[in-house]
Amino acid sequence: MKGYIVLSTGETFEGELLGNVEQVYGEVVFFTGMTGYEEVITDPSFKGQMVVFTYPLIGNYGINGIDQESVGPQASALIMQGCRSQGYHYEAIDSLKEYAEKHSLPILVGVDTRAVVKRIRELGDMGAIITTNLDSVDFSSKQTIGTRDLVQEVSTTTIESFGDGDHHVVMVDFGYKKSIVTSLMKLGCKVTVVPYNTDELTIANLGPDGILFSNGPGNPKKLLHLTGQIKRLATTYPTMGICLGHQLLALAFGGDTEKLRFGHRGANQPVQDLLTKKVYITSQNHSYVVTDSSLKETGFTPRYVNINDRSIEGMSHSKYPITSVQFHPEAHPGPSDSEEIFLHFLTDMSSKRREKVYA
Ligand SMILES: NC(=O)CC[C@H](N)C(=O)O
Repeated sequence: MKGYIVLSTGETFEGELLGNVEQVYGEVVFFTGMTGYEEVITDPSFKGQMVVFTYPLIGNYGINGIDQESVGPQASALIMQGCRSQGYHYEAIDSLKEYAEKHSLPILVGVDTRAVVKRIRELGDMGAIITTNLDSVDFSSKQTIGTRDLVQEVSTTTIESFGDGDHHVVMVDFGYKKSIVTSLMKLGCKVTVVPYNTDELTIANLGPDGILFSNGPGNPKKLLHLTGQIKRLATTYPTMGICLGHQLLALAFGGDTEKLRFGHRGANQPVQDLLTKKVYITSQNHSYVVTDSSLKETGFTPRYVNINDRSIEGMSHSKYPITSVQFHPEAHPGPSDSEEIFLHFLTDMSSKRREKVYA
């Protein structure tokens, strides 16, 4: 069926709509990786977002079920140039089209994605509506992404443990990716995932060796009510923050965050470790960044920086053993060369430094 994406500026782009959905609202963002659509669709950080793929050929290796980052689709819709009808891979269990139909995931195909992305780059990530009926488009009556409690929509409601390694990590779940658990288990950790609003006493009673604040969707400032507890936990246990978790750590210590005009979403964002000068090619998915000048009184200093736009990609703390990264060391999708950053957290969980700080 013919479908359209209407940007909040009123500009309209045409395509064919798959997924048995007539209309959907979301924030339109773009992803620059050539592969990794299965991980993108199922990454809870994309909740409420409509993802434009800049690579023109999507779906060519199908859906295998193994690369899902959560239980099912999280993105509101996908926009692409070409979508293959069949998945040409021995592990494929569905084509992307079949998957979209099964899960009522709207995919707008045949779109001039280059034109859409150029508009996003000029004007920024913005609200948009995908529809089969242009007469029904009404931005005023839509529930905007800003009013939704996206973290509550994706966070677990139960406490669950994975693995039985020596280091016990309690991961506060703002919308975690499965690959974070996999990376930590590979390094010998037991991971207990807890709902994002779990109180600190419950967390303490789990006996953590370290706390991980996970990635997740939306504006970090929607969670300001949790920053007191986040700071207490981060000054009590060795801590790691990934993406939203990193932004929340900055806010908890008195720093600030701001929205980029258009986010970093892709698998080839170059990041430099300012300490070792090493450059990692990283996997990213975020709209917000920590504001450099806001860190002065926080005890944090930038440790990693984005080579393209010099934005902060990670911090270290002068007193507390905190590993905080804006990018995704667990990768999926994308290169895993920065996976070694989990080792900083592991070292903190077992090191003398920890004993000195908390003595
Ligand atoms: N992947 C993430 O955790 C994203 C963090 C936050 N929602 C942002 O867009 O900046």
